[in-house]
Amino acid sequence: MTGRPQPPGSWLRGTFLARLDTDTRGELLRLGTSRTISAGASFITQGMHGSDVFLLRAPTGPRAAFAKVSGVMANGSETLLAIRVAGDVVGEGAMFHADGTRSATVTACADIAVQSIARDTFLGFLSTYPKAYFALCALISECRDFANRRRLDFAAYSVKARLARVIFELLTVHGVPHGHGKKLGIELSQEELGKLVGAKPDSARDAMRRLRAEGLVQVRYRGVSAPDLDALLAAAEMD
Ligand SMILES: Nc1ncnc2c1ncn2[C@@H]1O[C@@H]2COP(=O)(O)O[C@H]2[C@H]1O
Repeated sequence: MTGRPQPPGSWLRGTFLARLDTDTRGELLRLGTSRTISAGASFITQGMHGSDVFLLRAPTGPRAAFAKVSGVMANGSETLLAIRVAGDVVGEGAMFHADGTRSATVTACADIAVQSIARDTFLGFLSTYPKAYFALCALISECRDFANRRRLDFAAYSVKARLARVIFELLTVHGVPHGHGKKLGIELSQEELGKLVGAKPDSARDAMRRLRAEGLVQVRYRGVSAPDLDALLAAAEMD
């Protein structure tokens, strides 16, 4: 659960665009076409075929640009797999899959500009800029590590500790300074946080109530903050 290096320029740290040097990033940003996706709209659908890769660009409204990656099971149950923010790339999965099937659904959580790049164009870019290819590999590997941690947490910890652990990790990666602690720069409901750790809505609400009662997290209209990250980490490691 360590922090990521500070980004060059204005791209959020740890994102694909932040990992590229200025020239390479400039080349990438020239590719494809840009469009706005409205909050709540899905632009990648699980199970569908697709070949474009999408770069999440700037917000087109006041809210931070981010998107949810979710998976839906045949029985209708939905799990939140990951959060992607401006500067990240999504849709690279189908580019590598032999049959081009989308592995998950990606939904905009705020009005965001998205740049879609055709598969062959993106592959051409990666072969011209090997450092970008390695940056993409590192990102995919980190996504796998995040997913593995959720799976390990599920086997080892209570809902309360799982929530403390994922909130700590999200604050470490996406948090902005807030008093002596940090605030999540993206808006996630308690139910969505619960879905990230495989908790049912009632259990997630109950566990969040306990974290709030212990003063470990504060929740204000989908904004989650932690006044003391060390205390949250201690709660995240005990169960
Ligand atoms: N566990 C995950 N973590 C982060 N991103 C994911 C995860 N699973 C799927 N995705 C993204 O969601 C996209 C769904 O379509 P693709 O399979 O083309 O590419 C996938 C990735 O970009």
